[in-house]
Amino acid sequence: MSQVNFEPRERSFWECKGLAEDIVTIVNTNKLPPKSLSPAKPQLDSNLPNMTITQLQPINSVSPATIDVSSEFVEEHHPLPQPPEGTTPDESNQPALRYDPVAIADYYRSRVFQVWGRLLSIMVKFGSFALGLWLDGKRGKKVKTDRKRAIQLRITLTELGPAFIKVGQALSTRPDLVPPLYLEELTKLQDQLPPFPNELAYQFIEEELGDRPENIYAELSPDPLAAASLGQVYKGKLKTGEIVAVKVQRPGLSENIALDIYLLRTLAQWAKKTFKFIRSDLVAIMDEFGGRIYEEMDYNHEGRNAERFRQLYGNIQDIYVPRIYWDYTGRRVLTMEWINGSKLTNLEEVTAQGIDARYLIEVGVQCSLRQLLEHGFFHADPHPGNLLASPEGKLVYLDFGMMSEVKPYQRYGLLEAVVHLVNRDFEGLAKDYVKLEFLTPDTDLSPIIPALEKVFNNALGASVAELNFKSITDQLSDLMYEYPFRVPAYYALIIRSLVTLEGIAINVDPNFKVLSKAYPYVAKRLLTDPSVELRTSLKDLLFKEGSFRWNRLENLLKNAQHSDDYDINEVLNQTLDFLFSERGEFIREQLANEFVKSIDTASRNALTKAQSKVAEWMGVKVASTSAKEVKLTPDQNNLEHLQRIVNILQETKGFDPMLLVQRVPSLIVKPEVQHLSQKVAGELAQRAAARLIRELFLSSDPLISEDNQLGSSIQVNGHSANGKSVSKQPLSLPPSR
Ligand SMILES: Nc1ncnc2c1ncn2[C@@H]1O[C@H](COP(=O)(O)OP(=O)(O)OP(=O)(O)O)[C@@H](O)[C@H]1O
Repeated sequence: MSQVNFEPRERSFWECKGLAEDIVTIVNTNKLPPKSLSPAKPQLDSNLPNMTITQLQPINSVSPATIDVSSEFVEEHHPLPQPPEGTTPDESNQPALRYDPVAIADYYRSRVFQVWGRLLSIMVKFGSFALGLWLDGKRGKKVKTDRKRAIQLRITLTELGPAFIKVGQALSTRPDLVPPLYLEELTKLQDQLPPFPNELAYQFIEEELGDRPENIYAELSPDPLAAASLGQVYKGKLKTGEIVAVKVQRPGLSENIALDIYLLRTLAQWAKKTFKFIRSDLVAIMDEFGGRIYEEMDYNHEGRNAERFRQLYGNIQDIYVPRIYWDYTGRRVLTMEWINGSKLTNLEEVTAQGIDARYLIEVGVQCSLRQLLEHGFFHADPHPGNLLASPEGKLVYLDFGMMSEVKPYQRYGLLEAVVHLVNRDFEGLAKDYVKLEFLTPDTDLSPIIPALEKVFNNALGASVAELNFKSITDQLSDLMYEYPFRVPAYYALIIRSLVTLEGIAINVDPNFKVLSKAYPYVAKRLLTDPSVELRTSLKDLLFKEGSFRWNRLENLLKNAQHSDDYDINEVLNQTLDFLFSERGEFIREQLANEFVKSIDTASRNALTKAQSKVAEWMGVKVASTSAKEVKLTPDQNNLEHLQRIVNILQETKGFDPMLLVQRVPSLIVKPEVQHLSQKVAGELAQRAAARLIRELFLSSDPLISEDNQLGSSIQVNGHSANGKSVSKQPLSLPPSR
């Protein structure tokens, strides 16, 4: 990087006037000097290795080269709209942006010409799209040209500007509103867009930061290195030496967006009133969208989001979040630490640096799970431009403009839904949809449960390893048309985030399945989270109609082993605390019953063996019935399960049995423990006495007859002792690593 310093200098009134005139000319006429003067195209890749940072151009001599660069780019791509005529690009004095649909409506009600002018240009563009669609239908070519039309829609939205690009991005997450082919095209709207002239960017820097860029930064790249929907990014250097990214907002953004949101919201109101088949609340969706986009237009807000994200997730192993330089940040200018990185999707570049892209995807999935299910503060736009692999092998998150929140009850609802899905409990899943506001509480779930079973059985195949968000979303969209599902706005952003992440993952490894990586985390949360919601889920998962499902516990413990920050000793401590608390009474009773059965069976077997040994030793022939070992179905054999669980614990990283031993003295004095041991001892004694009486007076084959009595009430792992299946087995999960 060249080291050229800016020389601060005074500016005359005429220089300022010259700049203002230049800006007005550019904004109003969009007349740009001829293409032949253009020496180069702007580099839109933020990761160019040989980029130079050079001195800024004098502000009043708008360089033809600089402008023509944009012109060439604009001609090749689809031009973004310029600020509306008559509006000045000076927005510096505006207060912090807050979305207020009523104030926006009041403002535009008296600006009839402006509103109609914009409406007309939107109608012409959408009109030609609709006409094409209609002609396709007439000519019977609809299916053939569907993709072409989807592409046309994407281009139309790009041409119409940021608000429409964002609407397209938001629609790309709405399987209840948009057919799959269009969904696919709309997700491409995160592509790089034409930049705006440097001079405007310099002016905004001055207005926001109170001085000319050359007085603020030691260096700045001559052109933006990236241009996205709301802003463009320069590489620079602070006078203190730090290399920074300077993101400057597009001109006329708030004006453009406010007018477009006003129009779209009015349209949504009309459509909702006119078309009865529209179930989703379009106006609420528009308001949700308006709120987010307004937040995104305030870079102070983005800076705060970045800091919160860094604080919550920056300490996860191999995650990195750039720092914000607040002294150089304002509403329309954001200065943050520059990240030298490669897009995760640029596999060649990533691999050439010796970085394992697959590992970084796993890191990203773990980070997403914590965002969505732990803290609820999540990055709603993790597209490939915003996820970089750093040369140190870390996953770097960028662009914190569009963040969203998942409320605690939604987080628990989502965790429970994953548990129900993995265990094929579709009744539970249908209830989760009510809890998560996809269905209203008065919905009749009876036809929905088998429909869900059909969809997920198709999508899941034999195991969760087959699961893929996109296929589930596609399959669910049919269901959503058929039954009264509405996708709540918060969930649309979650799905967008996950589908985007999965897309990146599949690009890196076509066999990557996000959900099989997610279950270890869910298992860990189920075992470690002390919240009432997850304790109830755990109970529902482990007990069915009074019987303990050992294989589910084994499955959970095995999966949780693969979660990074899983602390088995903490799990055991928590389990003991919970078990011997008031809330654990139900489970305590159940476990006591299981223990009685197990100990009783084991002691009978031991007794029988001892009997025959003694008899053998004494040379006495023992009757075959009394020598018979108790025959147990595999599901009944709780001791075997216990043994397997002990094995899993021993294999688990960090397991220390001595910690358990240390807890014994404090546990033994607890009234709950004493009550439990009395209960176990009492029940064992009762059984032994009953057996003795039967053996002496009643049955010729007491063990077997008693066993049948016991077996009739035992249902373990989804099977009753008589072999009848009472519930399905959970899905098998392959070890994640
Ligand atoms: N700190 C940084 N270091 C290096 N490059 C960066 C940095 N911040 C942003 N970029 C580059 O600039 C691009 C655009 O930035 P960003 O995504 O923040 O803009 P945006 O207008 O908010 O985009 P979007 O359309 O996704 O909302 C990024 O994709 C990345 O390539």
